Amino acid sequence: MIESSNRILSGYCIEHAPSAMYYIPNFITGEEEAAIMRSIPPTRWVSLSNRRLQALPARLTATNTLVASTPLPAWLTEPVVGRIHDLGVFADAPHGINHCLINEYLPGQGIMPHEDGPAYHPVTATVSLGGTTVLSVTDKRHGEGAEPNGSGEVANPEPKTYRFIQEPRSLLLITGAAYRDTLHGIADVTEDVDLRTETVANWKLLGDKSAIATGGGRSERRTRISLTFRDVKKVSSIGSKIFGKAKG
Ligand SMILES: O=C(O)CCC(=O)C(=O)O
Ligand SMILES: [Fe+2]
Repeated sequence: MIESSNRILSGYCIEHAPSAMYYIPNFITGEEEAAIMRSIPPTRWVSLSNRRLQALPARLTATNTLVASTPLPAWLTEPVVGRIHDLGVFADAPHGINHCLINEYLPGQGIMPHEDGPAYHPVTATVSLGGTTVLSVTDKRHGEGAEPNGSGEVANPEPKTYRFIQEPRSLLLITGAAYRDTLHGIADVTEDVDLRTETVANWKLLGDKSAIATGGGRSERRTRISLTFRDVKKVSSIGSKIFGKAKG
């Protein structure tokens, strides 16, 4: 990460969260949000039981390889991917952002706790569109070596779960140890409750906490689309050769 970018990013570092996570509210404008939502191909969705998703430019193969005949589409690269690269978080990544998973959640839908895993360089950049949600992050190493320490206390007690509000148009970055050592998920509820400075890790960084605060710490779920940008480590150019567009 180059130093000037580091300085920009440090203002958005989420304190009291696994190291290192960043939250930037209003990372894109309302017009940019609307343009992206209009550009998402309506025919590429794959429906799962609790959400629908699509992968661009392609789904990974069984060996976690990206085989694609085209790069990410222009409506994602301009302005979003370029703006994320400008932050410097992908400076150490082998290719830079080459993949985007698009998830759509209706009110009451979520995603089970999981890790994004070793197929990707350990940085996930999530841009949220439409509705507000709450991401839960838990240290997955909990329980390892959880033995009484002699005084009857458990050395590695109950894992702490951190909650992060993701507002529409925001960017959330999960990097380093936070990427490798935690599980993240979204509860399948129609409303998030008890949202306040003590229970939300990124409360101070929110763009608009007034609506939640005046609403008694509640946030109703609306349809939300997330764009998760990553660098897939294994890339094959076979796709471009098959389609006759080999560029090496
Ligand atoms: O929708 C989100 O913010 C999280 C999505 C996610 O965890 C994933 O795509 O791996
Ligand atoms: Fe994930």
